[in-house]
Amino acid sequence: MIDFFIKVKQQKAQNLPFVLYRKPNNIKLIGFFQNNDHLYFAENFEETGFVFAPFEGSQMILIPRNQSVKWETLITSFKENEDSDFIDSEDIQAKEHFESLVQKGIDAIAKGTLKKVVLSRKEIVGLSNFDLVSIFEKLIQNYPTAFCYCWFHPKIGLWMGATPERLLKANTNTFYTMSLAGTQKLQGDKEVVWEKKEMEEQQFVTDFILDNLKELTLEVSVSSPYTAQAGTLAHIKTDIEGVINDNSSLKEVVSVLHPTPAVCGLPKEVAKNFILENEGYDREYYTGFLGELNKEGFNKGEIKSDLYVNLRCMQIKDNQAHLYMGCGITKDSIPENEWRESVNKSMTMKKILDLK
Ligand SMILES: C=C(O[C@H]1C=CC=C(C(=O)O)[C@@H]1O)C(=O)O
Repeated sequence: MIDFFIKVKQQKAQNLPFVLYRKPNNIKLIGFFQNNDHLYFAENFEETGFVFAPFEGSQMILIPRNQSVKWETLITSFKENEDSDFIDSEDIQAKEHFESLVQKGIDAIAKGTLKKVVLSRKEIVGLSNFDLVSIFEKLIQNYPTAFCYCWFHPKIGLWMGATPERLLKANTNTFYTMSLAGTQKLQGDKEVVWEKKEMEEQQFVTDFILDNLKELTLEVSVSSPYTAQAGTLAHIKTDIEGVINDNSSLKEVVSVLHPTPAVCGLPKEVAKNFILENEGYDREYYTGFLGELNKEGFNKGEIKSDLYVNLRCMQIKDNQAHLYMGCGITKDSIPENEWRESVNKSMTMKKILDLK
């Protein structure tokens, strides 16, 4: 692990692109270190490497497998989780601004143009010092069930996150995806009970995925919704798996799924336009997706992709962290509760940072 992090520090000092990641419930830490600073793009989903795609637009950045070296190490040191219950001072202006955005969303839903829209905000916090390696170590220690990553490109910037949402796992022609929505803060051992609003919001996501994958897939099986833990939060989750038709491509499946109603809304295009017109900031790579593209499996001829939605993430810029968080809005949303939910989501990153 020490050598691995020395390699990370050298790569960063040389200003060369890299990605470090650890999959959910896994002790393997993987790094792709690009050997030049070129900005490569994945164009047709037939490339091999690590992809990093924005919420909007089609420019998916690729760290190509054949232009990088891959390192792997096992996470051997497990520190005790420092469960610092971070208390934040409330930014009244940001609260009012977000609540009025949520109200706009509720009004649009009441008019019938939308069924669900995911509205988000960005918060900038000052860092007292930022040591990439120690923050990333804290990230992987604190969120063992998340996909944890640190991605850097000198022409784009530095992003980190611990996401609970898988977009798609594909092994040659089989696929797995999930429907994730509804959020509440875990309170010790207290049983998690879901309200109708959250159950309905999550069902929208499941229905959307099933309806839209129908043409491209077969033998689809669906689990019952269940409670899944993500750090100190709980969500409702449904597992969906099946087979991709012989005449359908990975590109088609991803373009149906992204952006899911867990990060965009329904109907997809109306919700996306509402977000672009009303959120008032650029999401960039937040709610985009990232992960392994067309990796060769152990068995001959096996090709695997494993993509995640970029949630509970931040961008580090000039000694500041830009944190991103959003909430699914439906007709029953209450603006103040959505604000509180966004504050809870911001804690995922705040807990691991040394804040000013
Ligand atoms: C958009 C986010 O979360 C999504 C995923 C799970 C639960 C969500 C919710 O309860 O609103 C969101 O749809 C975010 O964390 O920024």
